[in-house]
Parts: sequence; structure tokens; C-alpha cells
Amino acid sequence: MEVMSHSSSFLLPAGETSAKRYALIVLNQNIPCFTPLLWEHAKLRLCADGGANRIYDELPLFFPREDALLIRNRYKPDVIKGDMDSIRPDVLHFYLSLGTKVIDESHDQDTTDLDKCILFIRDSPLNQESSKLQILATGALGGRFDHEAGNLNVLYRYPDTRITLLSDDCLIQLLPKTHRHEIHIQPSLLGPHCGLIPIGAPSAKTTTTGLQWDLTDTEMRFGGLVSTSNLVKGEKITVKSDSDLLWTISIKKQDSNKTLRSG
Ligand SMILES: Nc1ncnc2c1ncn2[C@@H]1O[C@H](COP(=O)(O)OP(=O)(O)OP(=O)(O)O)[C@@H](O)[C@H]1O
Ligand SMILES: Cc1ncc(C[n+]2csc(CCO)c2C)c(N)n1
Repeated sequence: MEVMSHSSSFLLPAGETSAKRYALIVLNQNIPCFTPLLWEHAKLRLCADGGANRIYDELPLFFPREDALLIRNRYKPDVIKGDMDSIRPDVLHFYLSLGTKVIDESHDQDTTDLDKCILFIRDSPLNQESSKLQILATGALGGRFDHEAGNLNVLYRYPDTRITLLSDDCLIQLLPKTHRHEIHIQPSLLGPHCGLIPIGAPSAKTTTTGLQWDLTDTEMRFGGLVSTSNLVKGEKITVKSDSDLLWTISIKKQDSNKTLRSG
């Protein structure tokens, strides 16, 4: 069984990052403080419908000494895609005038705006067979539970795409059962709180190393044991399971000067 390696080096301040290729999707929920950093290094920048309002309204607040218009011009999304029922008309016109590509899929009321953005990235010429884009989605957690559940569902809909859901407080990734997993932690950025959640189906056997409460061929299921409030002990965690699991780990609060330093 192949090993899938996970690292969160995208959260490292500028200058400390190794080469990595990802697309960023901004969802319609509070923008995490590290968003400018992620934006700077993204190969593609998308807003899911009302996510554009967040970029427009909240990004200038991170730079109180700079002119809001300059910030809005600097952080121009490549694409705004969705069913367009949440983006404000003034925001839509502003980004249209900057040349952002706007894709209105209001005819599709069966998939979420996050789904729509993921399909755009998967079909992009930047997403090469030899070098697939990872996807980071900010604002995926906190707020309406139906939206959160829909966001988790996209991890299961596209299990062969590396998708990380982010909020200010934590990240979530899918660990497919087809692989053994090595998760590399930067202790200055992540942890110590973590969880392994068998959300799609129960797991008869999960084995881990590197956690305070490791599992050894342990059963996990809703209604029984799920591993929440666990703690990472070191910089490397391994996970092997007979079921797809969600991995979540807390994100440490950063020095805001460091987080916003973009290049
Ligand atoms: N409160 C929230 N918590 C988590 N994710 C959210 C939240 N609100 C929006 N999102 C994410 O951002 C995307 C865009 O949000 P937006 O508000 O534009 O969606 P929407 O389709 O208009 O939602 P709805 O019509 O159900 O209110 C959603 O598809 C979802 O992935
Ligand atoms: C069974 C079922 N439940 C809910 C919806 C509604 N819905 C799901 S995704 C979406 C688009 C949101 O931007 C909407 C309106 C549906 N179609 N089918």
C-alpha cells in the first residue's frame, strides 16, 4: 500500500515555503488572518459566489494603514463562480471592471458553489497530470452547519483531489483508505489538538502512531468511539485505516505581522 504524505507548508510565512502548487477558494465565511499569505502563493484564486464579498469587505481590514481601494486592486480574484445569489451587485461590478472571469451557474441548484469552484480548478490547464494542484478552501467552517456538511461532502466527492478545508482555528483533510498516511506537522503552526473522524462509514480497524491516544486496530464509529480532543506528540503522525477518515488539527494563532508578510 502506497504512502500519502501530508504537510501544511502552505501556512509557513513567505521565504520559508518550499515549492508547492495550490489553488485557493475563498468561501462566504470569515476570512482567516493567513489568507493574504495563501493568496500570494496561489496559482489560481477563486471566490465562491459570496466569497467575493468577503475579499472585498474584509481583506482591507487586515491592512488598516493602506488605502482600501489599493488593497482591493491588489487582491483581484481570477475567477468568481457560483449561483450568484449572494455576491452583491457593487462587488460583482467592481471585479468585472478589474477583469475577473465571472461564471454564473445559477441554472445548477443541485451542487454547492464550492463544488462548482472545484470543478473549475480540476478542469484548468494549470492542473496538469504530472503536477496536480492542491486546493485550499478558506472559511469552510464556523457558521451554518448545512454549509459545513456540504463542505465536508466535497472531500468525499473528489477523493483523488487534495483538498484542505480551513478556518482561522483548524484544518480538515480526507485520509483515503487506499493509502497509509504520513502527516508532517510544523509545531510552530499546527496542533496540539487533533481528531480522526470516521464520518462516511464506520472503521473496523484504525492504527496510528504519534498521538497521545494512539489507536491499535481500534474500531471507530458514530455512536461508539470517535477520536476527538486527541493531541499530537511529535512532528510525524501515521494513520492506516480500513475506512476513509477525516483528519483535523488546530491552527495556532500567529503573530499577525508574520502572517501578513507576503513576499
Ligand atoms: N456559514 C458558512 N459556513 C461554512 N461555509 C459556508 C458558509 N456560508 C457559505 N459557505 C461556503 O461558501 C460557499 C458560497 O457561499 P454563498 O453564501 O455564496 O452560498 P449560497 O449558495 O448562496 O448559500 P445559500 O443560498 O444556501 O445561503 C458555499 O457554497 C459554502 O461552501
Ligand atoms: C435534495 C436537495 N436538497 C437541497 C437542494 C438545494 N441545493 C443544494 S446545492 C444548492 C445550491 C446552493 O448554491 C441548492 C439550492 C437540492 N437541490 N436537493
